Amino acid sequence: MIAFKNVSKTFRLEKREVHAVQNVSLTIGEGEIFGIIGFSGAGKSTLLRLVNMLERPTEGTITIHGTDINKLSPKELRKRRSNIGMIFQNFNLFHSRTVAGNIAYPLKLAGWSKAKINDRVAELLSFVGLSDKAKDYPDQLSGGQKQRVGIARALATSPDVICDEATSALDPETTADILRLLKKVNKEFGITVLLITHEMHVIQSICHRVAVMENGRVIESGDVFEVFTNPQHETTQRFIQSVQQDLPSENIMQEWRKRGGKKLYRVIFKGSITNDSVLSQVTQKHDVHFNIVYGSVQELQEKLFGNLLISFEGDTPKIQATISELASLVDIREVTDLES
Ligand SMILES: Nc1ncnc2c1ncn2[C@@H]1O[C@H](COP(=O)(O)OP(=O)(O)OP(=O)(O)O)[C@@H](O)[C@H]1O
Repeated sequence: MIAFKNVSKTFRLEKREVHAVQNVSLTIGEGEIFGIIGFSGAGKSTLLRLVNMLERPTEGTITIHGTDINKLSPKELRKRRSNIGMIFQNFNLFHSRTVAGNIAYPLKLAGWSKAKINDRVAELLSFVGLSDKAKDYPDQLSGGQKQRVGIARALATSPDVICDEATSALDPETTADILRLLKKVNKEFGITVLLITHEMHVIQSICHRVAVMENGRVIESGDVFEVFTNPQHETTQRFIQSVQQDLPSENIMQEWRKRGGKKLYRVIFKGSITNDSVLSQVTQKHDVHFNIVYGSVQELQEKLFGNLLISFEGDTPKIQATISELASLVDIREVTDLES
């Protein structure tokens, strides 16, 4: 478990102070994939550097597996650091070492015997699907393969893994591939993964919990399903919109208005109710018709999440009765932000 309690990090420059991390309290549970998302400059990298002990907090405490890391001696700190596997955005491989040599490196530092190192490297190469590349050099590999080496190296001695924008240098298909591999790392070995990203789809595809950072602070955090389906903060909403496209384009809306478009309502279904025919049952009961204008149903953390824009046709009192009844079953609200 990794716990931050009221952690702040201030960089003191010649003429000013930078409050890179401000009063952050977070708990990352054993065996979970925890994502930290934020725009550039939000403080994500600094938070990561505090976990791998490359920076010391100005205030507050960070506990890893019950040990307050501020209280460690330099020697203990080095040992602890070797227990945290780091996966880098730009891979950070030794170009003069082979793939096997890169993976063996942390094991050598940890004093493992040659025989044990060979076995472990073979096991890790097989896990990341690169057994045939053991003798190749990093420059002979694709970006995705390099990141697989990075993941194998991070796993070599580590009970915890942290990732610094692990997929931001990769194309979408390779990104999906690496995210699947990280998920497998977490599932098969129960390894805790802490990752930072500025891409919401990374959070959406593999994280269990998420914290959103802005100006050094955590502005929102929680279970990914909850945060996605009920974002509280405007910045969180912006991140979610980047993967959800819950608003049609202005052209579509103009067309809709031109054709005498009615009032629009956003209806949000969460979990099992998504499978029920709630909309058709309630509208039929009140003798109202509905029209789905835009929307999607997605899977998030193995649960369904529907986000639809609909309009109603029928007598106004009947529409009101329909909306009232729907409001007791799902989230429904009139959409005003699209109206000209
Ligand atoms: N060593 C440092 N000295 C001074 N200021 C720093 C230092 N490291 C980071 N900062 C500042 O702290 C703030 C947070 O930076 P940080 O790199 O943690 O953000 P980030 O969310 O990781 O951004 P990015 O996504 O661009 O990497 C920024 O204003 C940055 O300029």
